[in-house]
Amino acid sequence: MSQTAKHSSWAYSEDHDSQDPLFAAARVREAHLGSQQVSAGTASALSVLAAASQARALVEIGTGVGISGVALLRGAPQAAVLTSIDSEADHTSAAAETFRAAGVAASKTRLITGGADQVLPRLTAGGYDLVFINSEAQQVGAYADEGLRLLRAGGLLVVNDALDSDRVPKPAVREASTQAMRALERSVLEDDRLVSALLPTGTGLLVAVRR
Ligand SMILES: C[S@@+](CC[C@H](N)C(=O)[O-])C[C@H]1O[C@@H](n2cnc3c(N)ncnc32)[C@H](O)[C@@H]1O
Repeated sequence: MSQTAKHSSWAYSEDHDSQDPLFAAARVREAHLGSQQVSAGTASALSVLAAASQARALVEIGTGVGISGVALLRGAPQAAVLTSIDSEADHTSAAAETFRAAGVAASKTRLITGGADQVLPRLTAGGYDLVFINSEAQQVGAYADEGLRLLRAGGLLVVNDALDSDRVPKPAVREASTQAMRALERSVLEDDRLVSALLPTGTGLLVAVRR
């Protein structure tokens, strides 16, 4: 397949479920806060991953305006609870608004304002079915280690922006964020506990199941 055809297919897939009015409203909040939410394609993929894994206890690092959180809860079973962490209080408030607008009951989310490095060590080891990481790339390795500690056997680790805005495949790019994503991909591949895939959805989704 030519590069142009591949690009069209990718763009078409990204629009698979992009008509949701929730996105438009959240994009306004996003523009005010300077936070970048997941793409429509990534949101669909998150819903499917949460549904397929039947995740009841979920952790998210990087709540942002709440789009990824809504997507995860849409796919997850009725009884699911999402623990979502963000260091910025105004992002947590914007996300609470997005959850309300999406009809998510307050009891289904535990929104924590704080640095992930402080909060993650306080969460129960082996107590979670799915961990989604969507915050600063330089810390992704440390957060993935913590995420694996939190996952039960069969649990799912999902990392957004795993292609670092399309920089990962370009060998000449040596940005710290790019290097961090490459190192994470390598360590996931070398970890015998994990079965993984790197999906080109959105800005790249690294998905790994803990055996
Ligand atoms: C790309 S945005 C998340 C977008 C969100 N997942 C969505 O789809 O709406 C990244 C978020 O990570 C948060 N963040 C950055 N560093 C953090 C840290 N050390 N601990 C927790 N959150 C952090 C930022 O405040 C920002 O809201």
